[in-house]
Amino acid sequence: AFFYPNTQASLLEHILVDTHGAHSSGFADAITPCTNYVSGNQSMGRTTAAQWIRVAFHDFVTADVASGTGGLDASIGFETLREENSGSAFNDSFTFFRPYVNPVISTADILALSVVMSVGNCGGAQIPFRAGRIDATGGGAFGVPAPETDIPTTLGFFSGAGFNQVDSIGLTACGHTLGSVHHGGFPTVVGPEAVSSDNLAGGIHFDTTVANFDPLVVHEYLNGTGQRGGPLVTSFNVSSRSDLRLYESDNNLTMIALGEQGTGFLNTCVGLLQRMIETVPKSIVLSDVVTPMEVKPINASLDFDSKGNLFFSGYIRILTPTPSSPPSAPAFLTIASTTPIPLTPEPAQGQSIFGTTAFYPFATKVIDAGSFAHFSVTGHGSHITFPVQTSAFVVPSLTSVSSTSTTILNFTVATRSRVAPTVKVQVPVGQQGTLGPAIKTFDNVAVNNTGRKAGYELWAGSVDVGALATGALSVAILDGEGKEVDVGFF
Ligand code: HEM
Repeated sequence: AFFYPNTQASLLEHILVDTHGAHSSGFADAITPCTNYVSGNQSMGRTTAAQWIRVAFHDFVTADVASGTGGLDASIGFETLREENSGSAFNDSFTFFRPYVNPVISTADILALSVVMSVGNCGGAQIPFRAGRIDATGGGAFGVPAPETDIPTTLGFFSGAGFNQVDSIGLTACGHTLGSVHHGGFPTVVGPEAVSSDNLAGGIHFDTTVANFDPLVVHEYLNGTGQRGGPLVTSFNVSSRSDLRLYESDNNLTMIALGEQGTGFLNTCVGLLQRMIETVPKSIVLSDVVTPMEVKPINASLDFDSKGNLFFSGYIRILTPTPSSPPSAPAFLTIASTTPIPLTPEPAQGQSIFGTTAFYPFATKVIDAGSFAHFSVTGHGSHITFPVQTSAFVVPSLTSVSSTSTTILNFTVATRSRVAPTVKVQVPVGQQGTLGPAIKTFDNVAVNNTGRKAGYELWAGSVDVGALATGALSVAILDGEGKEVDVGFF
């Protein structure tokens, strides 16, 4: 299949942009509405959007930027039994993230993306998202501040992760605009009186708008109104007032400055939270920013029909930035230099904070694979050309996955060359100690020639994973240098 601009960016862009309606990835359902709690009863008093941000904070803050270790690496998944990681947020989040993790999307990337989406979909500004984080294979350092941690220790933890005092106060205020402190998990901060039939975990909000990423927490703290900064300011237990101690550690100068920013606070949070999610081990090079694509080919793949003809099919997604004006003009698909094919959108559209998406299905016979090196989409004021390669491809209709006691993959790849291809299969599977999957790799999978179709040799193979796949697996055809020629996700 063909992915634009590349496999990883294409799959992550799908989660970021296809949030509601047609072809949604389902990821944003967890935080829709932003008061939602996806991991249990709505009367728990918990909110998923807030949990995701807290999980990322706990993963990040134990980074040691001087030595280039830790940060956003999903090591938090191995650290859930530590006292400093009290609460259900960590396992709740990783359980929800699990099916989205695959050979090109790490748990750490999903965790970073979850912050971007909680903030961006719940009233905050858009945090630029880069991909490429690699998951840790075990727990990392200790060092998450707790409600009773003293100021030098707290600032020491933040400073190890590269955040000075002003940054730390800002980042904490940004984080504490969403969510609550719960009696269940933090009884020394919030007393049992917070528990009620519609607030079973006994959550007390940080500000009056628990599910809005807004500057209110700063103003309520400064003005002594509403939640007055929340339980970590007002706790009955003086030693649990960590936010009060932190905010007062520079005589409230930073909080006053944040208050004076008005809605500019949201941009301050973008800067701080982007730095937080981009704190990664030094060996990692993050990708370019994953941006919403206005014209995006989706599931664009070569395949054979029942008569053995070569077909090219998929969808063109057109994103119109203004949610109120869905695309109406016609669009055309041109393959190589043949006649343009008119495209008709499906009736169902998608909606997101980036605009409205319309999906134009296509399926067209490829007469001469040898001259098919690109296709183009014309319409909506643009003409965009996308490259393709046809030397080899994973055949979707001849590939299947079954999961009973173990996951079994049966695949077919097609090559124009008569030489048996090199095939690599990667599968996300469960691992000990964390709910974040590990990736199991099968190199050089044996293939057998099963005949010819439309000028291609067919090669079949199979893999018994020996475990259950937790998400999509990948089948890749590699060239002589080990470079990926084509990949399919199943
Ligand atoms: C001195 C620093 C900090 C301390 C001591 C602290 C402590 C806490 C505690 C005790 C809770 C309650 C958790 C629960 O009951 O489920 C909490 C919630 C939360 N924290 Fe912090 N925090 C700090 C900084 C931060 C930072 C920097 C962020 C993010 C940038 C953050 C994000 C959150 C969020 C979003 C929640 C709400 C979670 C929910 O509603 O489930 N915190 N924090």
